Amino acid sequence: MTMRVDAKVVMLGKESVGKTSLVERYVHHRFLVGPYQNTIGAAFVAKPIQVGDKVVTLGIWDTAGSERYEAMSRIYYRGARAAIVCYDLTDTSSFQRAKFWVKEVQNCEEHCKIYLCGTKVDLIESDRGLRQVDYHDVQDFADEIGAQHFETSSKTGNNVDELFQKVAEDFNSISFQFMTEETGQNTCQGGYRNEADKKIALQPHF
Ligand SMILES: Nc1nc2c(ncn2[C@@H]2O[C@H](COP(=O)(O)OP(=O)(O)OP(=O)(O)O)[C@@H](O)[C@H]2O)c(=O)[nH]1
Repeated sequence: MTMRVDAKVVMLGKESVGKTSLVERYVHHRFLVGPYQNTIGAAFVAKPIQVGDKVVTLGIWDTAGSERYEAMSRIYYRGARAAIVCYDLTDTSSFQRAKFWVKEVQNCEEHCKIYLCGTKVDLIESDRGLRQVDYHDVQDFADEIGAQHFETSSKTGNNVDELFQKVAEDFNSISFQFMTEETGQNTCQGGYRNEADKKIALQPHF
């Protein structure tokens, strides 16, 4: 079965920050336990989401965080309308890496909205001493770059639906804005700049 994708969303961030777990929680409502398996290349999943009286289908690309796949991850944010840039609240270096991805996206995709996502908040809730990334520091950075900021747990589901809902709502209101302000047509339709981008983005991978 094929599904029409409205908005391309890309998950970015250092390896093991929990990108795949976020997608698993959001799409399949589950948290996989067991040995950590790193993503190779990227994985794609589409999910329809209700926004008011409309349905927006998000096409989510879950990229590999390993620096080995950095060049490949760049391919996946091409034409993206939203980038969920993840960092692990218990790992300072992952926030540095998140800043790297923010710069990349800002430089290459001017129409891509950025969402900063601090993961594994359940760990902090059970032991505050584990927090290595300060909420207010990230909020200041988010304000500076005009991004939304969430702290989530894929283990408990805390704030995960809210994050993706916000992505879909923002996409919907931006495309509505284009529709009313520009030509009277929805210029964001498909979430891609042109057919070539669409073909690249929808090719099955791995
Ligand atoms: N406690 C807790 N552990 C988490 C959470 N999210 C992910 N993890 C764990 O963190 C590890 C890495 O999670 P992944 O979702 O595979 O991370 P990833 O960012 O997709 O990793 P790459 O594929 O290497 O880029 C796994 O052992 C997960 O179980 C969370 O919200 N809470």
